[in-house]
Amino acid sequence: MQVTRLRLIQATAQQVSDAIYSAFGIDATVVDEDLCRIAGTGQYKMKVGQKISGDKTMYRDVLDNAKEYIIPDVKESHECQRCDKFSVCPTRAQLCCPILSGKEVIGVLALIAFSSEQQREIVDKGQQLMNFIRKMADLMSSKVAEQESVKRLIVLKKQLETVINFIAEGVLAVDQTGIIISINFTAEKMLHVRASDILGFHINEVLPGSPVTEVLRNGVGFIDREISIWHKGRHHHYLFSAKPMTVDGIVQGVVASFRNVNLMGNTAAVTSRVTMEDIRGSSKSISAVKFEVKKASESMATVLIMGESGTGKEVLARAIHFEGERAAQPFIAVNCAAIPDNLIESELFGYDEGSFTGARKGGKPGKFEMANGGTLFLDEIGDMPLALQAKLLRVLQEKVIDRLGSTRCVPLDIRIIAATNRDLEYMVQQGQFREDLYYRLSVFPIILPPLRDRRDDITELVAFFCQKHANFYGKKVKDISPMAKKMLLTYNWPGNVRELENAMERAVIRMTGDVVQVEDLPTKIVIHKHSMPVTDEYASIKQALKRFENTVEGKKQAAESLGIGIATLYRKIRKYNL
Ligand SMILES: Nc1ncnc2c1ncn2[C@@H]1O[C@H](COP(=O)(O)OP(=O)(O)OP(=O)(O)O)[C@@H](O)[C@H]1O
Repeated sequence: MQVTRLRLIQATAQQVSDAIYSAFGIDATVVDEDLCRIAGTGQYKMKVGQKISGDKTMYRDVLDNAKEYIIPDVKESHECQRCDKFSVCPTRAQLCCPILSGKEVIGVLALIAFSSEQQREIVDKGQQLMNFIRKMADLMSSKVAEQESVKRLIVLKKQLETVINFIAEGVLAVDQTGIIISINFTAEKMLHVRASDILGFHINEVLPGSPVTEVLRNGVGFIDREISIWHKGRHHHYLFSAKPMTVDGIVQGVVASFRNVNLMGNTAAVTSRVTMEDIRGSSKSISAVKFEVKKASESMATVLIMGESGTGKEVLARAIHFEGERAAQPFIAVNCAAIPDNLIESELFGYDEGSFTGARKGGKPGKFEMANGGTLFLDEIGDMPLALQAKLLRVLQEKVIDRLGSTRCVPLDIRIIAATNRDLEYMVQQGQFREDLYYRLSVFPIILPPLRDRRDDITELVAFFCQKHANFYGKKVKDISPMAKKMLLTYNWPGNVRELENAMERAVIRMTGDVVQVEDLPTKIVIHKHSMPVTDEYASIKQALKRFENTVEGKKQAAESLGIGIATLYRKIRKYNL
């Protein structure tokens, strides 16, 4: 049976009836749209929950026609004479008022006189009483509306919970003060916490060092930032994304999602597919690189990609894998710089059960085994400890591995792609990198030039990242102002493509119209040495000085935010007399 809307507020209806009886000494009753009595005083109290029979009752009339009735004498009333129960009706007088929800009648509130005193009250104060019970009927209908919106919110909350619990990534949300208001199952598992233990706590108490408070402060979100968080006595590496929740332009909270980077290499490494089309740019040098990538993908040779940080080495490695014959096999990425030396061996080669204290039951396969049949991408190979370089060389030569604590050898059929932003040749000369390993790895070397040496790619990359982030943030980017374009084209991009992508993401978030303006760009791009217009420089420095404290430390922070040295900042302060 469907619950009628009035039944949602049965307790309130009873309170209203009792209040009417106490105030006027007249019995009251409330009937819902199914003609079921949901509240009543006096003899009606016993009949709550019972249905009123008969098709021609006054209640039916009120429900159908939304009419109010004041009946001072039932026996003389035409309306009452039409009623099925007229001959047995014990009532002397009565007042009926529809309970409305908009234009719809959802019930009836009635005052009933059984005694001659009660009848006299109705005769004397009929209109006055009607005004009063109309207000009581309004009160009940607003209570119904309130209950219904609470119910809608509960359903919405349930739907949202189902969605976030369905997601394989950890998700948590905080309010505008940083208090955790929601967390999904995956996040509970990843953080080894129960929702009930952390809901209501500040994010910094649960995940000190998480970038969530930073997003609350500046209202700028980000995607896939690799971060390390101290939690439950150890560092956890996550690929973290965060987005501010804004209402009328004011940050009301932040929702964050994160996945394990898995000590080395991230889980995205296993899934995210990249092809030649994803390598953007058409400058001469990137075209030559793409040609090399294509050739490398057609062979099984070990590839060594060299380039500064953020130039796109991992993008190339994935393209080589996914364009090649092994595209359907795993691509496993390992960041050799991100794992402590004492863990790197077990992460790479795996271990057998009981091989050391704390070893997992059943052992654990290493990245080599996980990549078997596919590609192992050894990022930041220059950071691999010397002792391990020897073991890696042996694996590459013998094409077998043995887990720690095991005598069993696993044959390997694996393609290796290594990458580095360090000068390996120089490291070899310094005795920091094994010469034999260097030669073994650099069978097919690819050099990825920094962005400042392929400026022809900037325009295309800017347009690409603008579009990508505009889609993500649901914004529209029509153009980039000529001045902003000039800044982007003349900046030196020490952080390469990654820095450019971050700058464009930030610009998309900050922009208010549909054209990216200079003020949407990071300060250090706007005031870089060569192209900085003097007026902008003055304004930016003034703004940065205002933002930080007037102390030596504050000046240091200001210089850092401007991307200039502290000495330069002091020079500029003198120059502009600030
Ligand atoms: N040619 C490109 N086209 C499109 N996106 C690119 C290109 N090059 C780099 N990117 C993007 O720039 C960011 C950095 O790229 P990537 O991680 O491959 O650089 P990297 O050289 O491996 O950096 P690191 O040395 O720090 O590991 C990524 O978001 C990547 O998608």
